[in-house]
Amino acid sequence: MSEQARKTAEALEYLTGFGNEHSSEAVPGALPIGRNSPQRAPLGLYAEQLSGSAFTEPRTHNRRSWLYRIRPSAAHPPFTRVDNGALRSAPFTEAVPDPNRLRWNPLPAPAPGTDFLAGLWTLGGNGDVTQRSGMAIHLYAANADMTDRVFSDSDGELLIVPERGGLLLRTELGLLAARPGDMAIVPRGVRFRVELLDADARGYVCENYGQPFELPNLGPIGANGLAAARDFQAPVAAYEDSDRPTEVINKFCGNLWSATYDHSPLDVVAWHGSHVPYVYDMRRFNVLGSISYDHPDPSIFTVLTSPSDTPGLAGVDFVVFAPRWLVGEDTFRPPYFHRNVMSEYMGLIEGAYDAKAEGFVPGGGSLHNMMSAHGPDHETFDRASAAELKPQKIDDGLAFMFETRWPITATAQAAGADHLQRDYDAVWQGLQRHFRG
Ligand SMILES: O=C(O)Cc1cc(O)ccc1O
Ligand SMILES: [Fe+2]
Repeated sequence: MSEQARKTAEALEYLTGFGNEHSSEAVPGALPIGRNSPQRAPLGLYAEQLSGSAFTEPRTHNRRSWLYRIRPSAAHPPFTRVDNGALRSAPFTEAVPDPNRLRWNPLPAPAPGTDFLAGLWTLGGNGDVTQRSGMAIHLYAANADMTDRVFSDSDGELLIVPERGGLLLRTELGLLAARPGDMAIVPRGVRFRVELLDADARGYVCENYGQPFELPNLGPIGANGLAAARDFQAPVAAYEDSDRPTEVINKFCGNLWSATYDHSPLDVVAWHGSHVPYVYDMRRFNVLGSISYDHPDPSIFTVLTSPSDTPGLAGVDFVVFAPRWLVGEDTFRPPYFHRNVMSEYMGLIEGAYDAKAEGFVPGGGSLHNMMSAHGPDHETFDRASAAELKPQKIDDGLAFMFETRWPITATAQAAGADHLQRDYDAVWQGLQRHFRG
């Protein structure tokens, strides 16, 4: 953590809009006009295309950026394998898929000197990295900046949800600050380094192997509502002109590989395109819900979705439970009891969640796998069944969910973790029989 990083984060400027064809130059004249690859790029820069989708994908899904950089990414020695630490990837085969409801306390504090990359710890996931399908859930706990090393993930895009401590993401396309309450996306293959804005940092990561996240369609909701495209903020170009050796750690098909460049690879002076990182303040989410009766399905809280080939069936949805009013008449207002074909991982950024009286804590998480029976805990059920139904503001928490089409298999470290709550089932014990037949 440095005062410099905090000052830098305070002063950041952004480009706005989701999925835009942005362009930005840190030095005037660095972007070629009217073509992508002139015979000689301006200012002696190298032109390089970074493709996040196949060249031929429809425009709505096409993601690529053109980078104008001091040296091309290709100028590097061979990558060699390095230890994967606590990172794991799909297919997840260490443990058998578990139909039980699972809940974890926050990760233990990391050893001194743990940076964001070293602090990543995989909880589980599904799919197959080599098929570009599925997702992984990671947590991170860090207390040091990444110095002289950058990370890039060939296996997927990273959706980062800080729970404690702010992050300064120095990416190839520029800088983003992500603090608790924000979510950030680093697209597949984009190199970045994380500095801490506070003494330590903790949070969640969804590694999306599948199609990049996009805004959900709104259907009958209309042209506005949920997350607004204009609230997504992309960086402006910012580059490092440094000849310090810099290690690039590349996650490729589940393993970490390292090559040391003889310069900083964050040397992009200008760029344009749609394959860009961005940050979104989840408190800007326009929460819609029932103003008559019944508890709506949480798909109404979808911020971003990674579609699959089947319309309406997400590889993974990112859903936020933000402050809102509950006004439903003759309604059991908290989340209902349910069993869901989709698998639900939930995390808590602050405060409390309306389905759980206790035990679901900031930095912790719960996994309700395909078809597992869950819902309000005993205490919540009793309270909500008897509550006077006056308008009620739920404003003491911020929770989120990664909801995915395939069951989530925990890693061995998650299944055997000391911070796994071995008595989680007890929250549903003692629910009384009230049947009057
Ligand atoms: O299980 C959960 O808490 C998530 C959830 C919330 C909700 O409002 C309805 C269904 C659902 O799965
Ligand atoms: Fe659920």
